[in-house]
Amino acid sequence: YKWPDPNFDEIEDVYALQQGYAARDFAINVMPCVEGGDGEQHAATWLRSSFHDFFAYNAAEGTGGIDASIFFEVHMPGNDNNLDFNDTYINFKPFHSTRVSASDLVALSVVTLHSACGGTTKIPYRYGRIDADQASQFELPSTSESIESLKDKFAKAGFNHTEMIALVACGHTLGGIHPPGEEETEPDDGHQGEDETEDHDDEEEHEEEEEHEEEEEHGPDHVEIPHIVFDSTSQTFDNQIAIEYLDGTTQNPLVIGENATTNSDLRVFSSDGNKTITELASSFETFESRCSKLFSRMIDSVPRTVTLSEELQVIDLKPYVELALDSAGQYHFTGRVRIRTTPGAGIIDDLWDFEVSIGYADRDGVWSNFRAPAWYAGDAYGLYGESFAFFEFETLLSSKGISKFNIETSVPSTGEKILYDNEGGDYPMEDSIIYEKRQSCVSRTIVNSKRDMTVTVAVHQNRTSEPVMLHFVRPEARDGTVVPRLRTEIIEMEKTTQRKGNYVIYKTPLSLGVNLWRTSLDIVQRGDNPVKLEFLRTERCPEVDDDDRNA
Ligand code: HEM
Repeated sequence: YKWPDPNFDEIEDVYALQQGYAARDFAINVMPCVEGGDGEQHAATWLRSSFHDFFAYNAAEGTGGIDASIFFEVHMPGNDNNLDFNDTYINFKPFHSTRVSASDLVALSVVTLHSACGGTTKIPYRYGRIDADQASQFELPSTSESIESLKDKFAKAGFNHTEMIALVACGHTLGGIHPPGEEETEPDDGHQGEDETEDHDDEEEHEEEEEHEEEEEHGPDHVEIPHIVFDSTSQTFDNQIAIEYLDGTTQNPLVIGENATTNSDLRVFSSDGNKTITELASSFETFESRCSKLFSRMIDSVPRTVTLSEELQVIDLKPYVELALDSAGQYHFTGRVRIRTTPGAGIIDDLWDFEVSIGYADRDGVWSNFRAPAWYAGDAYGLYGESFAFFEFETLLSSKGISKFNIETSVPSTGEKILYDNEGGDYPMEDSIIYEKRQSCVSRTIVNSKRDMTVTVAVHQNRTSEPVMLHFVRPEARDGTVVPRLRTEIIEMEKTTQRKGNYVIYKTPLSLGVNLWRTSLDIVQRGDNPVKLEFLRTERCPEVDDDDRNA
């Protein structure tokens, strides 16, 4: 692994840093696996969304499969205007970008919820899926279908009779049915994801905002009625679904329903004389390992035109750095080093006997004698017991800037030191164009249904002859789906008369949709020494606290 790796770093972060300090928090809606305050068990919804996305797979033709087309299909028969699937995308939205497709998030959701709900056999995660831009043509399984017809449909998707029985049991270990009577409100015109009417100071926290978005898409009258669950441990990934089916205690509404026509789980489980379901009931381990394999095949069912990556392996040591200029034009070099601490696989034995420091070289490549010490700041957690420690540093640089850095770890008690130099080339650092993150934040205030941001960069005075271009990824609401289209706008940045030390400030004002502000941008300058600051993520401005406001 050589840092930075544009095609890998973002997905690796989303995958690895599921919870904890400086985490990306993809797992936030499924850890714990239980029903949330909104009455929805997101883990179950995510799994069902993924299954329905997958089910358009045509194994023989190599079409369909996991491509996020589900988010165009919420109104099709079998999905029945199930707006929970929209909620699934709303959970994913903060992670969807030009670097991480919605369909890679659908696949990741299965791995994440599996781990969150107690699954222990690691499902390998591969990425590289490409999103569909329309609904697929296919039929979902229905509870009133004959077993032959169900077998045909699963066979088309590449799963034989035994695999079908197991996959249904693996799926229905979570969640249940929403009884009739629950009203799913129809969204107005499918033009979702953006609120045009609000005009107020929006100061919600991350999660509250998600809820707020959900409300917009459901309408305020949406009421969730509790599940009728498939087994007595509907919030745990286990084989209770099979055990209870066999011992006669099952309350599974698709087994004991009054209308035999719609008892599809009974029809499926009994269709081989209970052979498969008996195997699954025999031990948690059998259930576990078979479900992991089947889920793995399900999420890796992708169109023939897609090439998936190798299994994602988390990185042992990864830097996250920033360069900022203060008003006097002095460089502040700050950041974090993430170090893997997973028991048995990490590179730290004892956090309290471990030190990290950063060395750096100036613009001319001359190394400083000083190494900036980094201090332990907190832990983050991944899936299946993965863990990381973050070390943070902050230092001022000389007026000669920076071109590269390295990272040294040491164990004081033994004197052992390891120098990480990015596979020999050191970690590159750009100082000729600096992204002014704080000045570029997205306003919390909504004016005329928009949020403003002013992309601001500082360009070294020796570099101002070539134009500085902003490649801004604008998420656009579109009809028929909650998933915005990500369209890149290329804009020449305006050179201002403002300066900071040896730097000239460039700006581009932008106006963003209320709920369409989470995105990314690149800053590009061509010429003899091209510069590209890639995948800078937009951030909301810090909240003004009451003391400041009252002052
Ligand atoms: C014969 C094939 C299948 C049929 C007929 C079927 C049917 C259903 C039905 C009617 C519901 C209740 C939906 C609701 O009321 O909200 C449901 C829920 C669910 N299904 Fe299936 N299903 C099948 C296969 C699968 C498979 C293969 C998976 C996953 C691998 C799966 C995962 C789920 C999950 C997790 C839920 C619970 C959703 C929640 O609690 O919100 N299903 N299924």
